[in-house]
Amino acid sequence: MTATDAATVVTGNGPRKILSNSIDLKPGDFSSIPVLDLTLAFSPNVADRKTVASSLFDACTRVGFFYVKNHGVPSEIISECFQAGRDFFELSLEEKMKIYIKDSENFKGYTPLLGENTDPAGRGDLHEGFDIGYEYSKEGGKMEGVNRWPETLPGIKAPVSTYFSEMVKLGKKLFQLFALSLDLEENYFDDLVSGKGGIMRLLHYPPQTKEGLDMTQLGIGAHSDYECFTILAQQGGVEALQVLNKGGKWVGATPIEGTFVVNVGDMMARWTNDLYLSTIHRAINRTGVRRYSVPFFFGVDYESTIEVLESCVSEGRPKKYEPINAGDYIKQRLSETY
Ligand SMILES: N=C(N)NCCCC[C@H](N)C(=O)O
Ligand SMILES: O=C(O)CCC(=O)C(=O)O
Ligand SMILES: [Fe+2]
Repeated sequence: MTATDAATVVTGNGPRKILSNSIDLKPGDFSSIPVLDLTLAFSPNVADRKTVASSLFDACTRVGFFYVKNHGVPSEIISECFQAGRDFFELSLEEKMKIYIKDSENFKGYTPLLGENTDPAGRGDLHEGFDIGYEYSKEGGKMEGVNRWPETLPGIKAPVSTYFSEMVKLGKKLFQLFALSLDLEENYFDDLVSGKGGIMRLLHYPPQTKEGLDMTQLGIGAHSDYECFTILAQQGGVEALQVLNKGGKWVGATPIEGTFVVNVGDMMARWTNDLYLSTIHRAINRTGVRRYSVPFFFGVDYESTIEVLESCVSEGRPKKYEPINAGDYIKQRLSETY
């Protein structure tokens, strides 16, 4: 792929130079994950916001992963959500299985150890999870569904919901940066992202040093995410997440205090005609201590249509994908997972 391939894009107004045309595209060519400082993303000055968008363009076209710092989410809200996760996973298996994810039409609730499968050998993933989405009042179409909270631990609802709202706020901000980075109006995605599209999970990866555990087993097998992008909070000091570069090397996404890891998902890759990379990653916890993480998979509202953005189509990059409905796409992907 050449720089000109992305540098000049065809828009509704004819060919136009994309924002970051000075940056050569080097998909997958990374040995570390960039850190974006979001301070200027909150500046009243659009030129400042475009500076951040330009770094985001580089990160998305070259790596598909980046950290964000100075993101504005209060640290207590994050630590209270992690505490909720620790409390939840301490419940008995019997209690957790009362809200088994497979008993839900819309993929909400508990996934036991080995209950999710990214392993081609079919062994299942060595993590347990608790999935929630937007708090609907009734079971509905597409992905809409009520959240299923553990009856014996009502105290986790407030901190988890607060964290969810913070993620929606940050996610909307990131969508605006994505828009700027693609040379679109800053509010291009706003009407499609009410905050109803997205899933958050509490995850627990037991350490894999215990006797009897197969050391070839992964905490989560190599995969890409499904939604537009993921905002991941990792427990400090516990290495586990790894990201695959084009040389086939796994690059560690070491936790950095005060940051989230953000990665592009398959829906955004599709929307951008694969200009933005939905990069393969996995997690394995060999640290000897329990690891907790909280991914938030953010996307557009499920009734939206995802059609390749014109600004991502050029002579060197013909349109690869047909339009799809966001909810159908996610539901299909999730059905393949469980
Ligand atoms: N075990 C499997 N297959 N995991 C696949 C990755 C999880 C993706 C995530 N639930 C998402 O919605 O993006
Ligand atoms: O726990 C992590 O670090 C990554 C989780 C993840 O990749 C996922 O849930 O899709
Ligand atoms: Fe993932």
